[in-house]
Amino acid sequence: MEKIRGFYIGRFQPYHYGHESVIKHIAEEVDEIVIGIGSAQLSHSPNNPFTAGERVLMVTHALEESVSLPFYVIPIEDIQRNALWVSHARSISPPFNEVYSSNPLVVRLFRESGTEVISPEMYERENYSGTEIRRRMLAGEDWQSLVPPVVAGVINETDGVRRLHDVSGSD
Ligand SMILES: Nc1ncnc2c1ncn2[C@@H]1O[C@H](COP(=O)(O)OP(=O)(O)OP(=O)(O)O)[C@@H](O)[C@H]1O
Ligand SMILES: NC(=O)c1ccc[n+]([C@@H]2O[C@H](COP(=O)(O)O)[C@@H](O)[C@H]2O)c1
Repeated sequence: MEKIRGFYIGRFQPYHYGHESVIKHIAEEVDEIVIGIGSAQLSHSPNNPFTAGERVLMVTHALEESVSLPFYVIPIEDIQRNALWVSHARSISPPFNEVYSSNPLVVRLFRESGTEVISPEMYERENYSGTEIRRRMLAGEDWQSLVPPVVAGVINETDGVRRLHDVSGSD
């Protein structure tokens, strides 16, 4: 029988427990998971401090601990033409049948291409968002409790909080 592969795309700047709640939901519905690391070309900026490679490590280590299904982590660069983006993403990803996203543009582009899209519930969005985690990093507040320990490990190994300060022009 054909395997059902679910595709979940995000920037993961950084990966957090909100993402993990979505992944656990996806894992109940599919045979394999494809994670797209979006905006792979971006790093070293206030909204996108981490490189694609660092985000691959965060997601891979986090899923090794939380998911027992096969999964694939694929960096995907942005392109200038939204109308071609679905083909672009499909061209570098393992084949997938279902998409999981709450991003309105992603939802529209995939639905227009005839792909089934599921938008999972938000999990405590006021705390579990990349924006809030980066704010806390800059403010010197607790951010570690919002991400799996292995993700905090990747960020600390690469001195990620210091980098975020540097690229944000703060100290
Ligand atoms: N707390 C959450 N619960 C459920 N889904 C979430 C949560 N936070 C983000 N998502 C979803 O995960 C996907 C990837 O999100 P993304 O990597 O941009 O994280 P983000 O926290 O929204 O980041 P940022 O605040 O930097 O924009 C999107 O579909 C987004 O809606
Ligand atoms: N034209 C494009 O390159 C295009 C279109 C739609 C989504 N995307 C990317 O998909 C990702 C969506 O993730 P978020 O839901 O985290 O915003 C982002 O990295 C976004 O840049 C890119």
